[in-house]
Amino acid sequence: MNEYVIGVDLGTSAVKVSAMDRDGKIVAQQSYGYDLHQPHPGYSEQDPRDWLYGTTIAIDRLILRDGLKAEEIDGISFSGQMHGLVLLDANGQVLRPAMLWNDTRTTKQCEEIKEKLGDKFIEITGNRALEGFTLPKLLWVKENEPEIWAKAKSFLLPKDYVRYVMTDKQAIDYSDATGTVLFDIKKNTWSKEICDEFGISMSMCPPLIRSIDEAGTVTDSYSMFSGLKTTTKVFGGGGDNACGAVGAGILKPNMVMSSIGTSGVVLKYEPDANVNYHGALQYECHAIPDTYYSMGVTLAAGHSLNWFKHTFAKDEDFTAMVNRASERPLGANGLIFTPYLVGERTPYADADVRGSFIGVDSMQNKYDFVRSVIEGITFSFRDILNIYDQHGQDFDTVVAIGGGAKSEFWLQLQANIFNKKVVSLTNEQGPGLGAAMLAAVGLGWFDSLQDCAKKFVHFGKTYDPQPEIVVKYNELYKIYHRVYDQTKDLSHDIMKLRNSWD
Ligand SMILES: Nc1ncnc2c1ncn2[C@@H]1O[C@H](COP(=O)(O)OP(=O)(O)O)[C@@H](O)[C@H]1O
Ligand SMILES: O=C(CO)[C@@H](O)[C@H](O)COP(=O)(O)O
Repeated sequence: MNEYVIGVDLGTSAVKVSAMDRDGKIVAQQSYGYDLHQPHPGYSEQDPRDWLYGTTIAIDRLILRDGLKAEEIDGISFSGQMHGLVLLDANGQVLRPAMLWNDTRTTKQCEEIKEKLGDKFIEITGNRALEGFTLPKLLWVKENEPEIWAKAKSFLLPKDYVRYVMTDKQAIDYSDATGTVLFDIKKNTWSKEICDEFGISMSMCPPLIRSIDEAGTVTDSYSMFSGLKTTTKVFGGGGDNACGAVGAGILKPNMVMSSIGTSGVVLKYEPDANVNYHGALQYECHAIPDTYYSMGVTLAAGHSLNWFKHTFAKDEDFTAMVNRASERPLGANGLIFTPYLVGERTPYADADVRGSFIGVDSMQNKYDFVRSVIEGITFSFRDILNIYDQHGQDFDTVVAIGGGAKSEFWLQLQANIFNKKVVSLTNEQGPGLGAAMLAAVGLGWFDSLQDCAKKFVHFGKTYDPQPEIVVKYNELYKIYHRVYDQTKDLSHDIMKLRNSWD
């Protein structure tokens, strides 16, 4: 009999499920897309039931279309978009649409947190209070939707909600718990001090589990709904960046990961909780037990390209559009794009800044615009790499994952803009692969994630920086880097005006 694990990658644009065998071979993959709702500036929501249906349909297709036998699926685990607030009532029913990681309506609540706890907040949580995180979202609901707050009995993060429906057990894993900023990173538990300070009952915080821990088995009702067997074990899983790092083999400090998904991430493995970036970078528990990672986040990385395609090139596919952009000259005929479409997180924690195209010229065509979007996103990663430089952190290899890593042109561009060696995976599904690895280790197929990585993680092509192009991008980056300071006041004034018209 065959034995498989399934990694569920609950992304922002779609859920992707990958079935893997004991040799780390991907035997089948399916995905299912869902919508993002942005009813007002700064709002970003999804319906948790869309995640559930999407995941169930994708798993169903593994069984019905790809011929996977349900009894051969030994374990399932998850990688989930982080921070999103799923609020539940006493019966475990969803009370309102989930407020996502890129929802930035909570600036007021973040300011209150800073005023009340100042640097102590960073000491406890390892992070600044930023709009995308879960605690400010809880406070927003408490303040703005008191009738919903009165019914709220617990909260979960996106992948934990799907796991809860599968197993009927509520839990949050440590890697995602840090991203709530209700978690004490040194004591490794929910922070009573923060809960007390902000009037959040500790009973709202679900039990904590490790990413490789068994959270339960598939319930009878989910088995009927999905076609899975009740013998399939369900493991904790982790935040998508922790899982991406596991799937990308970022298991030691000399490597970093770059991820171009809806968001963009530069992530570094950290062996303990003591490195202090003073909140300039996020600090999170890893999915590898008792280790950590730091990261900087571009809120709209793939999202910027997706927005451009959706708005101006709807009928083209990504590959064709990006290939045509690669034929345009370096620097897109003088066009520079900043990717602040939904505000920004790193290095500028600014919910109200918005993106710009600088240098629009009548000799540019649509593909210059696509090229400048791709270059601008990659420059924003360089802004994050600068923070690591400033803290004396050195590394030689960047492992690239996410939808953006499907493009060879973009991989080479990353090497040239970062001036580092960039390595791809043979399959760009880093987070899904990481999730499957958590199930494989949870089942006892391997003693550790490091052992599992030897079988499951396969590096692909290496892209070396090209010195003459590096020099040109260095010059262009210097101009890119000035755009934020020179446009932020304009952005803020426009935002004020929009809000006054709303
Ligand atoms: N062929 C491609 N070439 C370059 N970029 C791509 C390609 N396909 C998708 N992308 C980018 O990847 C993004 C989706 O990445 P993904 O990792 O699947 O996101 P998420 O996990 O947030 O759902 C798209 O929004 C798009 O910007
Ligand atoms: O907010 C963060 C990390 O802090 C994001 O990275 C989300 O976790 C979304 O991930 P993708 O859907 O882009 O993979």
